[in-house]
Amino acid sequence: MAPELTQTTTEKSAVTITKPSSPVHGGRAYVTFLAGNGDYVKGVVGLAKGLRKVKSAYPLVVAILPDVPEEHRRILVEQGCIVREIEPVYPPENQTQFAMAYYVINYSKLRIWKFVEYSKMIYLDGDIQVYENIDHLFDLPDGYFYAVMDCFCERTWSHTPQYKIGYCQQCPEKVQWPKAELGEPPALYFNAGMFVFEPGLDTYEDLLRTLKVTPPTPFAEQDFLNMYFKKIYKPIPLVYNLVLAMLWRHPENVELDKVKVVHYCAAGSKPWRYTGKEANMEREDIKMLVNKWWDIYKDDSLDYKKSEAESDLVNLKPFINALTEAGRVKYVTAPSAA
Ligand SMILES: O=c1ccn([C@@H]2O[C@H](COP(=O)(O)OP(=O)(O)O)[C@@H](O)[C@H]2O)c(=O)[nH]1
Ligand SMILES: OC[C@H]1O[C@H](O[C@@H]2[C@@H](O)[C@H](O)[C@@H](O)[C@H](O)[C@@H]2O)[C@H](O)[C@@H](O)[C@H]1O
Ligand SMILES: [Mn+2]
Repeated sequence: MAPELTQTTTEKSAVTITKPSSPVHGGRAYVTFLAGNGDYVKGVVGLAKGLRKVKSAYPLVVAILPDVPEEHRRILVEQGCIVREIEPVYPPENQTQFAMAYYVINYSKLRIWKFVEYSKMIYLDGDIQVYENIDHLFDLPDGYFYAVMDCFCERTWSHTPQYKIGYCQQCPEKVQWPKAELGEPPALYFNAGMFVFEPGLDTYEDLLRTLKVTPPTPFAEQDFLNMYFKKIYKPIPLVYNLVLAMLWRHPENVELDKVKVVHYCAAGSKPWRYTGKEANMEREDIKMLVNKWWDIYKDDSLDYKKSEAESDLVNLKPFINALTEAGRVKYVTAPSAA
């Protein structure tokens, strides 16, 4: 991504514009979400470097809430991210106990459907790392919502009937769903830390309209997205979003050496906060995965390079020439933020 270009017009007003999603990306981008002034920014930097390491052809857009400090925004731009500020989205007034109190801010993820300069996006939580190139997911047929199935076995699910009877969609044959007492089994349910979707204003407006009349539930926007996209949801293999709890809840479903994307969502598994004290965090596979995340985070060779910025600028040349020929603007590149 080119650094921000500063446009000076004859009217003396300087307007800063950031590079539009250049055609070289074919209207495709990865997108993540960042809120607050805490340490999730480390997760996003790690993700940006991980995508670079696997040579992804597409940029990383970061949808940030207004409370993300300037310093964190600078760090993300320096790592080649396209930083887009979004307004928070709050669910209707409710007495709901969210599985985690902070989940209430996660409804703001819904703003990414408004990024219509992109035709296809892959959303990744900031606590996700991509260890193998997954660009091919952008070629999945349009018209569906792709994500990996979640697991119902962690305590975070203790409020649900499936948890109470020991049923999980990851092993539906283990505990039969009692249709007579509980009716139909729950529809296939995805983890909302990673999904392939198509932005669109109609969908965006309908999502927000529907949210206004939907009572919030413990898994916040994840429950809401599962309900909303139920008819077009298509499960994709677990290698695209390993929810860490699968390692101890359904090891028979996991081939760790084939996993492309790891989701550090289990309690205590956020690499940048890892202490090894919480349940399951002393496991050798967890320690290996946390170290693997740190290897990328600490690898300076994966930092965004000026040369990449310049090569991006080259992609902008036709755009700059056209505007310069129009005699309306003189473009100078902004001094690097570094
Ligand atoms: O204080 C916070 C909490 C959450 N997030 C973002 O919201 C996502 C969802 O939260 P989290 O991953 O903690 O949920 P989990 O997958 O662990 O349930 C994170 O990955 C971040 O991208 C954030 O930026 N700041
Ligand atoms: O706001 C709700 C969140 O719900 C999901 O996290 C949960 C879910 O995966 C449970 O199944 C696990 O048990 C739990 O650990 C994990 O935190 C998404 O990862 C996150 O992006 C976000 O949507
Ligand atoms: Mn997560």
